[in-house]
Amino acid sequence: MSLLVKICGLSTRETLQTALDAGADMVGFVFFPPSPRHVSLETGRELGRQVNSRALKVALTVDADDATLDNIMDALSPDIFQLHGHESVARLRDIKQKFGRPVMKAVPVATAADLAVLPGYAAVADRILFDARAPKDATRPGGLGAPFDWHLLENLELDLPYMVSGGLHTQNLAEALRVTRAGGVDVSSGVESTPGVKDPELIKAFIRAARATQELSVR
Ligand SMILES: O=C(O)c1ccccc1N[C@@H]1O[C@H](COP(=O)(O)O)[C@@H](O)[C@H]1O
Repeated sequence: MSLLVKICGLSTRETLQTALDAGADMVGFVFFPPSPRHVSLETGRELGRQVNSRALKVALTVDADDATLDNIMDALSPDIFQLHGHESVARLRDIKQKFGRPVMKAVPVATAADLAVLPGYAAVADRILFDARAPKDATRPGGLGAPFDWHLLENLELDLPYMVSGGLHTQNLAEALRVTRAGGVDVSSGVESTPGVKDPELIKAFIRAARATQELSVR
């Protein structure tokens, strides 16, 4: 199975093009106004057209209501929703039914106790994204460039594809994959020069490094 590489928080035509040309499997667009990577619906529409089926379009939302998801559907027509808030299992089911798109649920991880939610989500989600739990006073629940203890996933048994994120970069992604056996990696801060500003060279280097470690992936 080949490793999925997702570049998240793309907000310009140039950096999106770099990610597509470098072979990203998934490109993520953040629809969350407090984020430095937030894109308007109009920008989402324009970038979505540019993707032109070369990668899966991921719409990242945080506890978004139906009206917001409706607008994102109209503008971006995402291939998958990344739900990065406190969405319940029932809300996941509701979103899948109403919008007819697969969902990837972000699960914040700081301790082993955080994995207790997995059976519930695994029954409904199409994919799980393990991300570092944000500090209580953080302005956003992700995209902070902080890793979690990957060893918490060492003995994970999950009958669902999963990805890992949180503070990944070219230097640590091989170790993250070795420990977690994740089927995909997701990065935002690690390919930026400053929060919200993607660096084309870092995007290319990250995707190259991910492809080089591809054989470690099992899920
Ligand atoms: O990127 C954001 O600003 C963001 C906002 C709200 C929720 C999630 C967000 N980003 C996601 O967080 C992880 C980890 O990112 P990083 O590599 O540590 O910066 C990743 O899935 C981003 O898509």
